[in-house]
Amino acid sequence: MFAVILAAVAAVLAAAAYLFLQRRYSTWKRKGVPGPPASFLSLSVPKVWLGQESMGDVTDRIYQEYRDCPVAGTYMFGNPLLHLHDPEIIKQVLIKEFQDFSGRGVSTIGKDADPLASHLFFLGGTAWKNLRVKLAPTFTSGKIKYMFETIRQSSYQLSDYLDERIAAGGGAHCEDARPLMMRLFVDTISSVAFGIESNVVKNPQSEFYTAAKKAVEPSVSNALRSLLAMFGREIQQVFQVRSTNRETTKFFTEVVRESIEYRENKKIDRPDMLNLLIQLKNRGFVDADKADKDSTATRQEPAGNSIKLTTNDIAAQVFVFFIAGFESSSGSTSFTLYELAKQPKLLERVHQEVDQVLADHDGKITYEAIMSMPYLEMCINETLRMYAPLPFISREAMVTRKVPLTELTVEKGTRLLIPVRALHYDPVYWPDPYKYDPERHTPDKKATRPTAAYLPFGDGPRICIAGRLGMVQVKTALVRLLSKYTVSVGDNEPDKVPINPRSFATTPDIPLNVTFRPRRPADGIQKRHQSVASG
Ligand code: HEM
Repeated sequence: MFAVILAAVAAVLAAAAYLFLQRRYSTWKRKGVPGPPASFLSLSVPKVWLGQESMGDVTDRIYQEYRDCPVAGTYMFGNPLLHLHDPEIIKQVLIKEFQDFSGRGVSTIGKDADPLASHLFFLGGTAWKNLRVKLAPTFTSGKIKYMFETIRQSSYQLSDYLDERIAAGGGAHCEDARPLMMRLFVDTISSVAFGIESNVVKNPQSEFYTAAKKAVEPSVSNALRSLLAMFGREIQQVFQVRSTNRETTKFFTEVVRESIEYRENKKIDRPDMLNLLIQLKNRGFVDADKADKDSTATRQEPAGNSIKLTTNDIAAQVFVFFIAGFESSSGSTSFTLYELAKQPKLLERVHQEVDQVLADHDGKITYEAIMSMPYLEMCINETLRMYAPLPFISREAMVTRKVPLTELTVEKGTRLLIPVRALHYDPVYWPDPYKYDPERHTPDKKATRPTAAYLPFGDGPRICIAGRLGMVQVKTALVRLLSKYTVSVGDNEPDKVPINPRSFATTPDIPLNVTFRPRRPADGIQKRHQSVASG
């Protein structure tokens, strides 16, 4: 009898679960939103779960299949996702109607269990808004100018390293540009964030590099963590899945705690990010930069936002600056070098511009000099089109409301996906999209495209908080390298770089082998102190 009751209860529960999921998986059909047929028996997109296809690949595929539909619907872990395809709708969601779509759509298992997850990129609602206002003054152009010397020094360490390798290699050195640039930017960001000289370019064994690599390595477990945080809230909560692995959490929380204690005990006041974050811990706001003309810099602390950061909050922000800072900048620099190495005519034009501008600035790499190189900037912009670090960005509906410019109502909590990479390859906006062509980024050409056809930094109030810093880092590294070296690739490089499907960000699935040769004989033997002295 007991067994019969048990079987009956199990059957009722199974039927209820079936009906619940069936209803969930028919959300878009009921609302008349086009999209691939879905059923929970198909487990949504199992290739993504298994690391065989990235979420960026999915957004690309849906865009290609439903290009002419302003929106399309899919599911992930049973949650409905709305893909926005129409640039005007995207613009409204990101900018004009932002207040109703301000969430990132990421869930976490709480500050205590996952201390590194309460960072700006993940937060939503009021917590995000308050933190964004607090952190914005950290990235004004005044603060970046302050950090510039550190950024420049790291680029000299890189050229010192290459000089040594070139001398040892008899006049040329070939290396995978991606890990090389990852090492450079771990150096830069550990210096800019903590004032710690890790010199990872020379010493790849550094614990900073190991921790940073571990956090972003394209692995099934990292891909699953991100997927669950973005689209699988229920499973994440049940299994208490953290956004980062245990070692990474331990490393960043300890380094930050020790650095803060050291600085406070010794009363050290350094011009770096940690110093600004310590101000947020002790006072709740950062001093505005009086010399800075940015609107964010002169913004006063709003009433009711004097909440102070905790040490763990600081660790979470340092972690996201670290990861976002080195991942996106290293990708942008290595892909630019690789593409220029493949196209000697474009490389020649960059060489000419760099030589001319440096000559106009007494041979010195200054902030003003790197800001006066429009062609180099066009090249980086083209790299960011073809290899946008984030292939899609997300938003969450904060209220139940209509999607702008449509009659479609989405419930509070619905995730919206903006297919950045797919838009960057749409031939309607970008003819011959697989061709690396910096000329697409002249002001005239730009004026002919919808703004949402190009979103490497996102857009609206949630745009990348440190895009300017990222560009300065990338330009400084490229100017240092291309003022000294010429770059080339072998004959068998593929036309199209395959992208790693286990990585959330855009990571090449092949080595980006670039050969560096001195442009002038003296460049191969120049010593660091000489180069620093000459700027
Ligand atoms: C070439 C360099 C970079 C690119 C292409 C890039 C791209 C992006 C994109 C696409 C977003 C999402 C924006 C959106 O949702 O609308 C973002 C957000 C963010 N980025 Fe960057 N990024 C770069 C450099 C950096 C650097 C150097 C840092 C820190 C040191 C950084 C920190 C952040 C943070 C904290 C956010 C979250 C902002 C928020 O949600 O309010 N990024 N970035």
